[in-house]
Amino acid sequence: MQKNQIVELEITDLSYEAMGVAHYEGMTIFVNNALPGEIVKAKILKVKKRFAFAKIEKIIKESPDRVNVKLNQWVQTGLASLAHIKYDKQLEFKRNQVVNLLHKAGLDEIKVNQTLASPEETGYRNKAQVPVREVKGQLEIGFFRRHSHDLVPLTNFFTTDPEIDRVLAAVRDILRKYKVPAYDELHHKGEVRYLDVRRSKATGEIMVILVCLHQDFPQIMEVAAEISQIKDVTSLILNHNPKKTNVILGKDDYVVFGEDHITDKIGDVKFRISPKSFFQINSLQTPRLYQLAIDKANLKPSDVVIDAYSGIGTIGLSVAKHVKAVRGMETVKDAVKDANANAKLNGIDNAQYVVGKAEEVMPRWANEGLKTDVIFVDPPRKGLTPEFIKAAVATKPKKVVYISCNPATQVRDLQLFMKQGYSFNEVSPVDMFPQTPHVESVAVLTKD
Ligand SMILES: C[S@@+](CC[C@H](N)C(=O)[O-])C[C@H]1O[C@@H](n2cnc3c(N)ncnc32)[C@H](O)[C@@H]1O
Repeated sequence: MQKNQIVELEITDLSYEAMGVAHYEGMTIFVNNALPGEIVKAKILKVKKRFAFAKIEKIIKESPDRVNVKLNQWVQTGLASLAHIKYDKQLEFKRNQVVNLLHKAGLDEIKVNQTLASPEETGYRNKAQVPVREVKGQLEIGFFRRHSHDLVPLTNFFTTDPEIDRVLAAVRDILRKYKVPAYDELHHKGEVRYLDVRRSKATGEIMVILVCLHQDFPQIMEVAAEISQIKDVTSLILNHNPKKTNVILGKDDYVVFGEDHITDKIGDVKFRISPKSFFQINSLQTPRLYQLAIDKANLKPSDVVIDAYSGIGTIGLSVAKHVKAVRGMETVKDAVKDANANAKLNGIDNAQYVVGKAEEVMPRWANEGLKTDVIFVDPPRKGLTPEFIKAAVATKPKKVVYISCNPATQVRDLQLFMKQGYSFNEVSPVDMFPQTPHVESVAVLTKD
C-alpha cells in the first residue's frame, strides 16, 4: 500500500475518534468521515506498519445514518467530528464505547443504559475559546484544523450558543477596526492570542476575555469602550499570557470593566464563575447529569458527603441542604474561592472547600480519621489515582458516585474499587457534548 493510492473500501466500524474503519490486504484503514455500511473510494494519506489513514474521494454506497453537513470545516477541524452522523446514532456510538470498554475488562454483566440525549443538539456550549490569527493579511477567529495550528476562519461555531458566536464576531470586527494585531505564533509577537467568551444561560450575562501577549496594548481603551456596547456583555477581562506555550490562559487576569465573574444557576442554586474556573459547558444537560448522580446517591440528612474535583462546588452545593456536611477539594485556587463564595451566596453553612490535589487531600483527611457516607468524584480525563482510591476507601463510604468524561479511565478506576470490595451494576452514559465523540458517564459503587 502506498501514499496517494486509491482503494475501494467497505467501512465496517467506527473508531473512538469517529473515523470509519475498513480492512484492506491485512491492513486496518481509518477513513476520515466515513460511516459503517458505506462503500467508498478512498485516497491513502499516510501508511504505517499495520494501519493507514485515508480520506474519502467518492462515496459509492451511502449510509442511511449520514447527515449531509454543509459546513464541512466543522468536521475538518474536529470541532464537531460526529456532525455527519444522525443524532440517535451518535447516542448509540457513545453507548457502544462504554459497552466495548466493559467487555474488554471482562465486565459484560454490567448493564449500560441508553445514552441520555442532550436537550440541545447544537448551539449548546456556554463557553467558547477560539484562536485569533492573521490569515491572508486579516485578523480572523476560527478553529485549528485537526492536528495542526492552521486556522480555519469561522464565525458559526455550530456547537456554541449563537449568542456567543454573535459576540465573537463583534469583538473580531472591533479588533480589526482598531488594527490590533493577532498573535503570531511563529515569531511570538503580535497581541491577541485567543477570545474566550462565557455566557450564563440563566442571567444572559456575557463575559469576554481577551487573551493577550502583553499586559496592555495601545488601543485597549477604545476597544474596551466598543466591547462594552455589545449587547449583554457585562465584563471584559484581559488575560496576560506572555509565554511560548499551547496553554491558552496565562496566570494573570485584569478586569477592564464589569465584575470579575458571571453568575449562572443550576436548579435553584446560584453560582459565580471566575475566568479560570471549570463550569460544565452544556447548560441544559448539566442539571440532568447532576440529578441522575444525586438520585443514585440516595442521600440522607445524616450523610457526610465529599465533592472531589469540585470545580466551583456545583455538585456539593446542589446537595448541601439535604445532608449533614459537604467537604470538597480542587486544584484551581479561583475555583475554590468561587465554591466557598457560592456556599455563602446560597445561604449554605455546612459546605467547605479547600485548595489541593485530590490525591493529596483525601489521604490527609483519611489520616485525620474522617468518615464519609457518599463520595462524588468528577475528575478530569486522566481519572483518579490509586492513592486517591485507597484513601477514599479508608473513609468507608457506603457509596462512591463516579462522574467521568473519559469512560476508559473510569472503567480502569472502577476495577480498582472492585478490588477493595465495592461493586457496581450499571453505567449511564450522558451526552454532554453532542456532535463530538466525547462521552460522559455515571457509575455508582456500593459496599454493604
Ligand atoms: C471535570 S471537572 C469537574 C468540576 C465540577 N465537579 C463540575 O461538575 O463542574 C474536574 C475538575 O477537577 C479539577 N482538578 C484537576 N486535577 C485535579 C486534582 N489532581 N485534584 C483536584 N482537582 C483537580 C479541575 O480544575 C476541574 O475543576
